[in-house]
Amino acid sequence: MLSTGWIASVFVKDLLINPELRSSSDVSHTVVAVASSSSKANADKFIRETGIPGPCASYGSYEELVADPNVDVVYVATPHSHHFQNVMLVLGSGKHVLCEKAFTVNATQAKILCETAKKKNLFLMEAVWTRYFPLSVQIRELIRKGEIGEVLRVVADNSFGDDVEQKWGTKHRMVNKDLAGGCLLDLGIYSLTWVFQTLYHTLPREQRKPPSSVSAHMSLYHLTGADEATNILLTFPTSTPSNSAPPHQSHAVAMTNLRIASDPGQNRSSGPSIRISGTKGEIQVFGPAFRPEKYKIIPARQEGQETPAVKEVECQFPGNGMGMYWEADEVARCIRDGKLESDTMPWEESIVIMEVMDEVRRQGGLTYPEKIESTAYPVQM
Ligand SMILES: NC(=O)C1=CN([C@@H]2O[C@H](COP(=O)(O)OP(=O)(O)OC[C@H]3O[C@@H](n4cnc5c(N)ncnc54)[C@H](OP(=O)(O)O)[C@@H]3O)[C@@H](O)[C@H]2O)C=CC1
Ligand SMILES: O=C1OC[C@@H](O)[C@H](O)[C@H]1O
Repeated sequence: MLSTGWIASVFVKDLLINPELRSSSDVSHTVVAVASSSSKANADKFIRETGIPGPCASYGSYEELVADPNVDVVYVATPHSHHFQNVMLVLGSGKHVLCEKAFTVNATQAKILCETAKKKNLFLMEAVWTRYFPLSVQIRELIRKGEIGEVLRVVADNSFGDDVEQKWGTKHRMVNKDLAGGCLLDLGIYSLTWVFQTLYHTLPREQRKPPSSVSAHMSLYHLTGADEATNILLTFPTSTPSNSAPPHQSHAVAMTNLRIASDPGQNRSSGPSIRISGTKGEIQVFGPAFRPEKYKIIPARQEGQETPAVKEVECQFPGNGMGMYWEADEVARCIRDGKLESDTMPWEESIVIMEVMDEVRRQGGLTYPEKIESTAYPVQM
């Protein structure tokens, strides 16, 4: 564990849940070391409070962690601003990496990380946990099988509804530009995840094409200049149909907002956060875009036929976990099988999504300090 922040504690608690409860009998996880950049005492406190069973080493620096010979793979859970430097440190020590989203601050940094992992023959993955939910796997499969026909529109929202000044102030990583804050990199990435995992990832690899157009609007937070609202419109070229009919285009809308919420009542009364619309029906996903809870398949009614039955599927979270264990299982399996990247979150796709976010920031006028956009390594942060 590289960092002892909020998500590190959520992730580690999921790691400690018996994998057999989720029918994962082929892999298991052992937390062998925790490092905090602030102090060894902080790492000790994290081990105590999260209930990691011994033996588990504690370190007061990331450098000590990566030198520990018992460590196979490091989970990087620092702010976005630090991912590039931290992942370079881990890869440099010869260890595999699972790095929190957003992968890096920009696409050039992401490319360098992937090239470095390849050169060193190490596994590397952006921790987009939502992709590993059984619900996501099922939805991608339904789309591939043509259950809702040709998908021509995806609308995805991941918005919070916060009193931004009160809740995030100016220093919190959510709004602090020194930590690559803003809703695009933190929350919009999930809206883009839904767009990409439905319109891009469902195609055979050789047919996946980056969006042919990206247009974005951003509103910047008056106290820090980080984005507090971002809306993106994307166009994807679809593959040429086999019957030589002209190819259609698919459109996507990816939204994120700190001041208004996807579910303002926080009572799941707001309808779907994601709508995947195809020529033969629609899949609606309910719950936060990062932790979806349920989906519905709504077949299109055919002329002269009865209203078709809607199918509803709930996501189960075995062992009362958060749902981060599914991505952890993927990491374990990939490393066991000698893979350098996960097929579900391939390097190329992380890079294409970072390129989209670079373009969105360019159009929205959001820049970050030179030091954290830098591709130099090592840089003292
Ligand atoms: N997958 C998911 O659902 C979620 C993912 N995330 C992602 O995880 C990452 C961390 O988020 P979160 O846990 O909420 O953040 P926190 O602020 O809670 O934790 C970040 C940790 O990073 C370490 N750190 C190192 N350098 C700095 C620095 N200069 N400023 C602040 N922290 C520093 C600290 O740990 P230490 O002192 O121990 O070194 C700190 O506790 C982000 O990339 C975020 O996008 C966040 C929430 C949910
Ligand atoms: O990745 C995330 O998902 C869950 C949110 O609560 C968090 O802010 C974000 O970083």
